[in-house]
Formats: sequence, structure tokens, C-alpha cells
Amino acid sequence: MKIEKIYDISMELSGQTPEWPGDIPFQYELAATIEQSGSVNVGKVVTSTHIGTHVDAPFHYDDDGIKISELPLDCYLTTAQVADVRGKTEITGSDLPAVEKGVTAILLKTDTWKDRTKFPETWPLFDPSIAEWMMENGIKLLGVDVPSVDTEHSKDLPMHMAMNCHNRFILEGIVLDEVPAGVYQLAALPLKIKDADGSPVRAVLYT
Ligand SMILES: N[C@@H](CC(=O)c1ccccc1NC=O)C(=O)O
Repeated sequence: MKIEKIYDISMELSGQTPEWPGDIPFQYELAATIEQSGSVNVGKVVTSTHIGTHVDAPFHYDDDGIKISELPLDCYLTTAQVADVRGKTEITGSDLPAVEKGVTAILLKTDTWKDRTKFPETWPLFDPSIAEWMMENGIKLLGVDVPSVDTEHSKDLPMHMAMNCHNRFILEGIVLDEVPAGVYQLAALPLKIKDADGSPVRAVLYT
């Protein structure tokens, strides 16, 4: 297949990338320079696993849940549909469109994270009926353009739990500003970090 267009739907990772309040910020620095080592620059990264565009493993919210290196990779390499849900403060299963054949990921474009240099004060509420809609429509992955599928201060994490009990997966912090609603190929593979709860990803949509 010849790739015609690529949308990079990833947040840039730097010291300016806003972390979850109270969490560990992203940091990259050179641990050794060419001058020091005599041959190469070598970087060092310190970060939360929930930074920028990232995947949650069920272990993030369930001690018995699978870890990031155990996630089924086909969920993150698939046909995805971008749904325009702009203007809604609450999104339920009945707000979602009919999906086209072969689609197994739904990416919700809320357009509510306007300034990505700051952690947003609020974002729309995702209703657990979305998990049932996903089951009915054969959708394995839910992607959102905000930091979480639950609210910032939620302790019981109803959306995360609904996704877990239906064996559905979560991709957060995608950037859909330039992406019209429609059907694309998605690649958003998590890093193979042993025992991890989450991982940043480089996420792209392409046709
Ligand atoms: N559940 C959120 C992340 C989250 O809740 C969180 C991430 C980093 C540090 C603390 C967090 N939550 C509560 O303490 C997510 O969907 O990624």
C-alpha cells in the first residue's frame, strides 16, 4: 500500500508538555555529549508513563489488569474512524456515528484542549454507555483528544472500569485539530516496557 497522507496525532514531548497534576513531568537531557564520550550524544529520559499521547494498560487502574507489554498490538494498528463530537459537554453511545466496515477504533474529536502548553481545567464527560456502543459495533479501542476518558478528580474511574470489564482499550491525549471526521489507518504502538501501567506513543493516522 502506498501511503498518501499522514496526520501526526501525537503531542510533542518536552519539558513544556503538561503532566497530570502532581505527576512526574517529561524531561530529556543529554547524559553524555560527543565531546564527553568522544563519539556520540546519548540521551536520558525521565517521565511519567501518562504523558502526552499515551496508552493506558488495564494495570493502570486494576492491580490484576494486563500490563503494557501484554496489550494486543492489533488494537493499535487498525482502521480507525474519527467522530466529530465537538460542542457536547457529555458524550454518550447514542452520540456516536454509524461505523464503516472494518473499523475497530473510534477516535473522539472534542476539540476542547485548546492550549496544550497547560493541563486543561475541564473536558467533556464520557459516559460508560460508550463501552456498550463499542461492544455492539465491534470497536476495540477508544481514543480521546483530552488527558483522560474520566474526569480529573474521579476516584472510581467509571469509564476506565467500563472499558476494562468489556475488554476494550484506551488511547489518550491524541491531537485531532487538523483531522476531519472520516476513516483512516491508525498506528499508535505502546513501548514494550515490562510490567508498565502505560506508555507514551507516537500516534499517526494515514490514508
Ligand atoms: N487515569 C488517568 C491518569 C491519572 O489518573 C493519573 C495519572 C498520573 C498520576 C496520577 C493520576 N491520577 C490520580 O492520581 C488517565 O486516564 O491516564
